[in-house]
Amino acid sequence: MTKLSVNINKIATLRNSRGGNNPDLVKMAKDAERFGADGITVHPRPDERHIRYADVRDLKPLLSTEFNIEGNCTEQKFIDLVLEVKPHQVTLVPDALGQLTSDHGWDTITHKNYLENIIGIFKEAGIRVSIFVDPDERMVAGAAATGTDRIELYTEGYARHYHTNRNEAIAPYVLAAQKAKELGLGLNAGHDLDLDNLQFFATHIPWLDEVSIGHALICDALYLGFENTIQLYKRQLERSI
Ligand SMILES: CC(=O)[C@@H](O)[C@H](O)COP(=O)(O)O
Ligand SMILES: NCC(=O)COP(=O)(O)O
Repeated sequence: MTKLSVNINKIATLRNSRGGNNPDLVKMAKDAERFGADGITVHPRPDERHIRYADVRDLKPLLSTEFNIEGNCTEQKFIDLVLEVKPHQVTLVPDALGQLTSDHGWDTITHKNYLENIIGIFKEAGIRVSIFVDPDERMVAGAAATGTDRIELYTEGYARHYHTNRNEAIAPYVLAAQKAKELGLGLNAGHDLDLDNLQFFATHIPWLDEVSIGHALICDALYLGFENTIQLYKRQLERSI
């Protein structure tokens, strides 16, 4: 079954808004695991506006599920952090400095040499590597040539068009996912997945290894409670089998 990795960036954003330690990020990460999350995702950014580098160090020894660190590997600070913490997975995202949130995948053809080199460094350290890509078969083929273990399909486009025409919205993702499967790449997906659009996505791509979900899940938890929300997301993935 597709694994659910809960992205806890937004919990850190809330904590940082007042200083102090409320909500307690580490406790909430451990509670997320207790409530059924299969993994925890963090996406530290250079300005540390949500997850701080220190949070990443604090979390690693306390987590019992898969730890996924996402971020911009052109920052040496990010590379050093990942190599020090050694998560189960690193997801390389081509963010620009100061970007509000991730908004595009890698051009895996233009940046092939760079990616090949950096992926080799993380793999040498025993860390599984995933790279963030748009649903474009050419970019998936380019990703396979870099030596990455997995790709993460950037799902904002799917989420945006889901309510207009969900069959059209998912079509490029199915093609990209089929290409990934054909080339032996593991497959993750994320960005703006939610309780409405998740099941349809996972049903159409049943070989999906993992989804990472943060913004919508934390918003839902305000109404539905954290434990209940995680269970509801898990149920969407179970129903898609
Ligand atoms: C790669 C990706 O889509 C997510 O990691 C997203 O960037 C989450 O970051 P924010 O919580 O800062 O939007
Ligand atoms: N990799 C995507 C992620 O971690 C969460 O994205 P979002 O659900 O906050 O849009």
